[in-house]
Amino acid sequence: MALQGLRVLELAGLAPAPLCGMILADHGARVVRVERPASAPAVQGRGKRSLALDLKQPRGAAVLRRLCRACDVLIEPYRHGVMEKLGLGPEILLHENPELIYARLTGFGQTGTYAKSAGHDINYLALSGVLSRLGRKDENPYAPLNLLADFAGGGVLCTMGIIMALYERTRSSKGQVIDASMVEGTAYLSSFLWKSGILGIWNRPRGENLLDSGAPFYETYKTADGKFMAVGSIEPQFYEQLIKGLGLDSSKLPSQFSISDWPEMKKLFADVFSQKTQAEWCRIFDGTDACVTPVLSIEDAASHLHNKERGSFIKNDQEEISPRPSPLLSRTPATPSLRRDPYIGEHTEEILLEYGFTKEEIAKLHSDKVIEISYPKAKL
Ligand SMILES: C[C@H](CCC[C@H](C)C(=O)SCCNC(=O)CCNC(=O)[C@H](O)C(C)(C)COP(=O)(O)OP(=O)(O)OC[C@H]1O[C@@H](n2cnc3c(N)ncnc32)[C@H](O)[C@@H]1OP(=O)(O)O)[C@H]1CC[C@H]2[C@@H]3[C@H](O)C[C@@H]4C[C@H](O)CC[C@]4(C)[C@H]3C[C@H](O)[C@]12C
Repeated sequence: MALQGLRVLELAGLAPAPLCGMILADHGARVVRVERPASAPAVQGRGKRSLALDLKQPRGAAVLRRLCRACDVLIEPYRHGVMEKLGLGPEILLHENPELIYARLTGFGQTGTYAKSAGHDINYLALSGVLSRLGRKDENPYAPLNLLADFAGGGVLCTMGIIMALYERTRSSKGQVIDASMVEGTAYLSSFLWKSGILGIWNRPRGENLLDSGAPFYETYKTADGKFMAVGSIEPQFYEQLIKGLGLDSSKLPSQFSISDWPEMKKLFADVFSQKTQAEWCRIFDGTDACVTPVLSIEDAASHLHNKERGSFIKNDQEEISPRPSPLLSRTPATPSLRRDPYIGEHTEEILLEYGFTKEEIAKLHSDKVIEISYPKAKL
């Protein structure tokens, strides 16, 4: 795999950092998740090993420093200043390992008025300006779960920063600090909002534009069985196929881009879609260029024919279904672990031995509660 053997330490965070670590693990990196002893079980732990280490104890911080001297990437998900307080700031760790990629994944970044403030996805999305464009006409802006800031602008862009720094290191043999701010990451991936002004597709109030639920041909519609169809027939040649599939006569309808007629067109489309089940609409639109697809539930997506044909979802040894890594690399594809996520501290001993700690050192750290060792529950 592309990242085979890369050594990564992921300090336990809430959502963005675990995704970053999982992407690296899926592509072959040896990711160690450093957890607070007796903390809540993590999610997105696929392919990782768990080390339970109390960083608040000086000897715990010393253990992490020693691990960082022998690893390629450190991912830290805490607000600005926490690592410095622990004596684990970039100056120290990069001095001891000049090749270290020190990724700092935060909401507001390492500087600025909010740098030390708590926050969550919705706060970062709001500060980026993007949240102001999300939501239907006459409704409050709404955050699409915690996908845009936490994961897209946070976990994914931080991963991209790590890969770029690793690539640069092949030339310079030097590491560096990555300041991954979710506010900036969200804005950056949404550059289209800023750079598409000349297209005139955002110049109306929220919820009245082409792509923000204003247009009848870029919308979801309820079907007779209470499910939904997604319509994205933007181009005239695709729109014509939508009209045909709906059994309407375009010569008797307003022009597609007659914005003042969009509300009425929406009502007409909603009425037509409500007359058939989702399966019936799929039989009409599947295989056409009408850009009409079923809105699949999280549970149903894995079993949809197209997704099954591509193996887009995988099942682990606990029968848990989750998305397969993407994108697919032709020669060195990711082969994600199908084992369950690790228990907290499940691999503490194994990891410390691997990084050169002696059994006596480990026993002392354990008896002094600097580390926690937990063994998988035996299967009865
Ligand atoms: C599933 C829910 C989360 C959904 C995603 C959510 C929508 C997000 O947006 S996540 C993104 C959050 N933001 C960031 O990641 C940006 C950067 N990080 C931060 O800004 C902050 O970390 C923070 C604001 C997220 C949290 O601030 P906090 O003060 O808690 O922490 P920090 O200031 O960063 O300092 C860390 C301190 O921890 C010490 N530390 C770290 N590692 C160790 C270690 N190994 N050993 C010892 N000590 C360690 C470090 O020294 C710092 O100490 P100091 O503060 O003294 O300096 C989930 C959201 C909420 C969850 C629920 C909640 O937590 C309550 C329950 C808890 C229970 O345990 C489990 C069930 C919960 C219901 C829990 C369930 C889910 O996880 C949540 C709902």
